[in-house]
Amino acid sequence: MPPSYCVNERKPCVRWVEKYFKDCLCNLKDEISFSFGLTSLVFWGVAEIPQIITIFRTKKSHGVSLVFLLTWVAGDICNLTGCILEPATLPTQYYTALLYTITTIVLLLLIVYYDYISRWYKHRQKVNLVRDHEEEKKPLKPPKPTNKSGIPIPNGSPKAAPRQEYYYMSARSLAGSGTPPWGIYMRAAKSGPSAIESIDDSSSDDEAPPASSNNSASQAMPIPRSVAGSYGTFLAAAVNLPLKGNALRQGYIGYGGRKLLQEYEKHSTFGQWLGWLMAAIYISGRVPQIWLNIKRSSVEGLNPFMFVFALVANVTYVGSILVRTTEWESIKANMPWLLDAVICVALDIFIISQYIYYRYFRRREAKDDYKEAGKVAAS
Ligand SMILES: NC(=[NH2+])NCCC[C@H](N)C(=O)O
Repeated sequence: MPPSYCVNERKPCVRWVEKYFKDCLCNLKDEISFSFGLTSLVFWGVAEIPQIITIFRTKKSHGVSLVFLLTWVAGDICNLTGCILEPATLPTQYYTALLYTITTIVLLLLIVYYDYISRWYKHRQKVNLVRDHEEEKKPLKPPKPTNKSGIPIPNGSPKAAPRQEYYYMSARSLAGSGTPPWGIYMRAAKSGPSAIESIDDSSSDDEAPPASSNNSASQAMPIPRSVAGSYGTFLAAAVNLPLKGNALRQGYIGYGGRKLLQEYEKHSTFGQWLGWLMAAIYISGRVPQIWLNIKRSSVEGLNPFMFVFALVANVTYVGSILVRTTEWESIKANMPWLLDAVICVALDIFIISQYIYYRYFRRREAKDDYKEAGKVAAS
């Protein structure tokens, strides 16, 4: 049975923290560090919720870069494994990593749903609708080769427009009316992608790629493999890591309290490598988001609170590490985590500034230009 006290102090300190976080708070510094860690955990827990709500409301995910989120997941996997292997990391760092891996997976699932599954489903519905219309247009009886049984079209030349005539006959015979329905006539005159669009006006979906031809009716829109592949990876990781984490942690520490390790702490080279890899992935992951904002000259669909919360979470994360210990050995071992968080804070300040610029200043500039143009036109 493991002892239920902090090893350095040889007494139980804050019991619930020991019990649930496997951490040892025996002085004010520990407590402040833990509070920072907990704040970071809470902010990371809610950071992605604003973006989830935005996507849910607009049913579009065009504002957030998919590559950025995929780098988050890749970084999260390195981070989780690194935290498990590197004894100098705090328990709150591990729990935070676990939490944001889960929230990012939820966010990505939502994007995959709206960008791929829902689009593919809408596309299939459109294709089916076109096929139904094609079927409706087909005559019940095939026309006779001679023109005798058909209803003559005024000034119509059957040779010049054989398809039209074919259509006139079948529609009249089916509807028993002298005039073909206008809308259907218009649709029949079109073909290919534009025809598909004109049928389904209700979904003003400009994202759905048009059908290339009528016989694509049974073809599903492909879901990119890269997305599907990374999905499997992170789901597997999410399921397996906590269990493996505990096992590894037990193996490393011998009992729940990680502080024990701080006495005869050995650093894990592999854990360090994973930490550096994680930092590189997280930092470079912001670039696609910054680039997307520049490319679109807009931040529409992007929720700035995701970055505001991430900023607070990263600042408190750094605080939790630095308040706990000022020993160089420990800081050095935590360097990838510290550096990553600091650089991400800087990049998030940049993204938030982009948001303010595109949202407020660019808009005002556009309005002024519009007014100016109006004045010129009036004079
Ligand atoms: N899936 C996540 N939210 N991961 C957290 C990434 C933490 C990293 N410091 C960053 O700000 O990018």
